[in-house]
Amino acid sequence: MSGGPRFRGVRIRGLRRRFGGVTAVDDVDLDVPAGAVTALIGPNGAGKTTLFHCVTGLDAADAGTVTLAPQPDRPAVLLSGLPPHARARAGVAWTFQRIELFAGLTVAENIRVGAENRSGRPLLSGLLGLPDPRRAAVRAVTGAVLERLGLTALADVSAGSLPTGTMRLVELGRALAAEPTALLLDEPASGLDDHQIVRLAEVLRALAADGLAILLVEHDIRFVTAVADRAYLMVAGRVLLSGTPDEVFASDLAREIYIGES
Ligand SMILES: Nc1ncnc2c1ncn2[C@@H]1O[C@H](COP(=O)(O)OP(=O)(O)OP(=O)(O)O)[C@@H](O)[C@H]1O
Repeated sequence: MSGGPRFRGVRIRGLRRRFGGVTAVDDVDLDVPAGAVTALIGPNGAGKTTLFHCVTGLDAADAGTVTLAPQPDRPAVLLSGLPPHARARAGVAWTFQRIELFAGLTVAENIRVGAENRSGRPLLSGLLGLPDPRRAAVRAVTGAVLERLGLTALADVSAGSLPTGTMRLVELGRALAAEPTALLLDEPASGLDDHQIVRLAEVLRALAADGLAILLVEHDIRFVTAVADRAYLMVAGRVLLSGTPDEVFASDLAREIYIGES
């Protein structure tokens, strides 16, 4: 039996989440493969953020499964039922719509927090610079992430003093420093100018090319078209269409939803 290459990435099956009478996520199947950027699009209230939170563990699904599987050297992990920190440990990293940086720390220190979280090293001892065998590894990862995102020159700048677009990059850096298998981004292009959007798209394309599984929830049509390999259109809790961004945005349904927005 050949069966082809095994799926790697996040696999969502039969996901459902109800809030009282509202079914925010209604029996959704969705694959977020390694090596690609997957976009989840749809109108306000479609259920995108709820789905996102059911993958991170910040919300609990009523039914269905979320699996992270399989890295060559690691067995598949059933994420459903695990708390967020355990999902992070398993290899999922995410950023939120609202920027949540440590404003009083420098860019490098913020990114280091991500690396410390992953290595399991106590945060405080890390920030105080106490001896730790994992310290060199944390420093190396921090340096590599700064470099990758073009933030090296800003390493010692206070994060709170940065413009929004740069803060979003630092947040991305903090997520990447955990060396995730899957990266989930909730509206990463919001608040960015055109130049920053192009740059972010380039960075995400490069990360996907390196094998990361990327899922983004996004409203910006140009950004989705530039960055995503596949788009899923969600309406009223259900995925109604999927395909390349061009295919999905060209559909009658998407044109109806996004009319006047492009
Ligand atoms: N904690 C909650 N309690 C009750 N209803 C909720 C809760 N969270 C979301 N909902 C409802 O679930 C539905 C989906 O909301 P959700 O925020 O997931 O949509 P969305 O696609 O992310 O929208 P947006 O693009 O505006 O962020 C909406 O009807 C919303 O009112």
